[in-house]
Amino acid sequence: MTTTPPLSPAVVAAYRYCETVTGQQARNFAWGIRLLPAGRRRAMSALYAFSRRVDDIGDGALEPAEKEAGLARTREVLERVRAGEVAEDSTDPVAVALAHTSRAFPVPLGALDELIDGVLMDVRGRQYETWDDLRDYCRCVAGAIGRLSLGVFGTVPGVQGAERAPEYADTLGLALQLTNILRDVREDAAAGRRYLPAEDLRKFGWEKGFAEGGTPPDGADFDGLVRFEVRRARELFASGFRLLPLLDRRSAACVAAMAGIYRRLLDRIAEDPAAVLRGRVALPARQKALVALRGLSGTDGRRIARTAAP
Ligand SMILES: CC(C)=CCC/C(C)=C/CC/C(C)=C/COP(=O)(O)OP(=O)(O)O
Repeated sequence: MTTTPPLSPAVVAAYRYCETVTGQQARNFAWGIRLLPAGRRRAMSALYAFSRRVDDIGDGALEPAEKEAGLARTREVLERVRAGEVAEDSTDPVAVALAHTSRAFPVPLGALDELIDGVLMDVRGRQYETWDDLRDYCRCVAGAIGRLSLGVFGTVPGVQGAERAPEYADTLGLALQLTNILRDVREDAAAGRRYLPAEDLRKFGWEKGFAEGGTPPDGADFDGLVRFEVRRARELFASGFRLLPLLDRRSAACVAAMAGIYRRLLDRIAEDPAAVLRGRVALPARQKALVALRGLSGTDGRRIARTAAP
């Protein structure tokens, strides 16, 4: 049996900082992350805090050139982590925690480069013509997070089908991101961002008007458009949930809670598509807690795994 060396006070403090960021900002994902044993929970919080930093640069109020410079700086931090050049007494707790995580778990750090690439697409105002185009973006900003998380979770030793785990983790990330895009359609439109594929908008009579306030033009079938994307997201969930039987109980609970909360969000959007134009659709804390509890008891995980696509 191998023993893990105790963490130095500097690393403990760095992880504590990342756990605080996660507790305060991961309104949905924190429910799942809390279900993990301490080592994996700390590692997930380091990945979350780094990803939050990248995302905040993209979403912030800076000019595009300043955002690009900020992203270049996060890329340098990543390079230093990769090169083993981050000292434990560095003043950047996120770098210290990420460096420790990358030594303790086989996380594919290149996925964080993909995340930066995806946020750069946002900064450069990229729009998407087809689902294939949008999927490339979603792979960078969310599929990559799924593959990184898998590095922390690992798979059950000897489990059949483990080689497909990265593909399923990636697909689950796509499902979450498409749900996120539907939920935030109004907020993104107000910020001049349009993610939904232009060919889908045209199909539902929405050729113009997204950037101007985000309300659908007369004659557009908004409900039809949302339901079309909901169907796509449900297929992605069904496919991505094939990851669950490959994980141990605590990691499966974490994924079932994270994805379960988002899947319920998607159900809400499907019931009332216009709700996303009125405000941000969210689940009450009580319901998130219930999903997390079900994840831990395995009931949701087993049920979801049974309904996962063959
Ligand atoms: C295997 C596995 C764990 C797969 C899932 C991968 C994953 C967590 C992807 C994140 C994608 C996503 C919707 C981020 C939004 O974060 P946000 O902070 O904007 O979310 P919020 O607004 O809902 O709080």
